[in-house]
Amino acid sequence: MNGAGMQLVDVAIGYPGRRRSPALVLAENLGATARPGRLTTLLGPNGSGKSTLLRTICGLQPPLSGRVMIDGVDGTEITPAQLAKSVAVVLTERVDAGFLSVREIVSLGRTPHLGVSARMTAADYAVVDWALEVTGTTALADRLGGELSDGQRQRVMTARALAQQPRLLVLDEPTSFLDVPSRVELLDLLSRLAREQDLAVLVSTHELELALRLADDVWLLPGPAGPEQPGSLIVGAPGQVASEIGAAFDRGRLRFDPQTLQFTVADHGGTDRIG
Ligand SMILES: Nc1ncnc2c1ncn2[C@@H]1O[C@H](COP(=O)(O)OP(=O)(O)OP(=O)(O)O)[C@@H](O)[C@H]1O
Repeated sequence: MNGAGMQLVDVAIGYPGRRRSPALVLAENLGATARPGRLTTLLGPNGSGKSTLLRTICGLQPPLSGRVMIDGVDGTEITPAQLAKSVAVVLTERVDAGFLSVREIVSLGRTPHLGVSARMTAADYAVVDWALEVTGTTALADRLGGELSDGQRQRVMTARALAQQPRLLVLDEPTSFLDVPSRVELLDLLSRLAREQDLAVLVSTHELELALRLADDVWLLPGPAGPEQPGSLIVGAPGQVASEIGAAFDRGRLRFDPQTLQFTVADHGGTDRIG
C-alpha cells in the first residue's frame, strides 16, 4: 500500500433517512489507520456497526460524512476497477458458487488483474496455486463450491480474496463458522500473511480473546450510546484497549476480565469463569 494503508478521516457511518425512517448514525468522528504488515481486529457488540464500517471502507456504501483514504487517495476518486486491484473483501453473505470448482472460485480473484483478453496466464495460475496452498485448500481444488462445509467455504473465500493480491484485505466475521482450532489457525494465518505479504488486514470478529492475543492493533466500536447518540471508534494496541473492551461487552452479571481475557458471570456467591 505504498506505506500509507487505509485511513479513516473524520468518518461517520450509518444509513441516510428515508421517507418514513430518520437517518441512523451509528458512529461518528472515526479516525484510524489500518497499516500494511499489521493485523487489525474490529471488535464490538452485536449491532454496533462493524459490518456497516467494513462495507463503508470497501466502498460498498458511502460514509455519511468524512473520507476513506486508500493509499492516500480518497476512495471516492478511485475507479471500481482500481479499487478491485487494491482492496479484497470477504463478507458474511453466502456466495452462490455451487457449480464452480474451488479452483475456479479462487481463480475469480484474478479477474481485476486480467488483460483485455481476460485470459489467465501462467503467472495467474501460480497465484491461484499459492492462495490455495496458504489457506490449506489445495486438497479441495477439484470439489464443487456447493459441496463444501461452512468452514471449508470460509477458507476458500479467503483464498479467492488472497488471489486478488490486494494491498488491503477486509474480512467480516471470518471465524463464525469455524471450530475452535480452525479459528485460531485462520487468525494466525491472517496475522502471518499481513507480515509476510506486507498486507493491511482488517478483520471483524467476536473472538475477543483471540483478537486481543493475535492482533497488532484493535479497533473497538462500542455502538451508539443512545437513540440520538452515535458512538465512536476506540483505537489502540490490544493492551491499551482491553479495559474499554471489558466495558463495551459487560452486560448484566456478565463481565469481560481484561486481565484474563475471559468472560465471567457474577454469581450470588462469587464469579464463575465461562470463556
Ligand atoms: N441496510 C440497512 N438500513 C438501515 N439500517 C441498517 C441496515 N443494515 C444494518 N442496519 C442497522 O445498523 C446497525 C448496525 O448493523 P451492523 O450489521 O453494521 O452491526 P454489526 O456490528 O456488524 O452486528 P453483528 O455483530 O450482529 O454482526 C443495526 O442496528 C442494524 O439494524
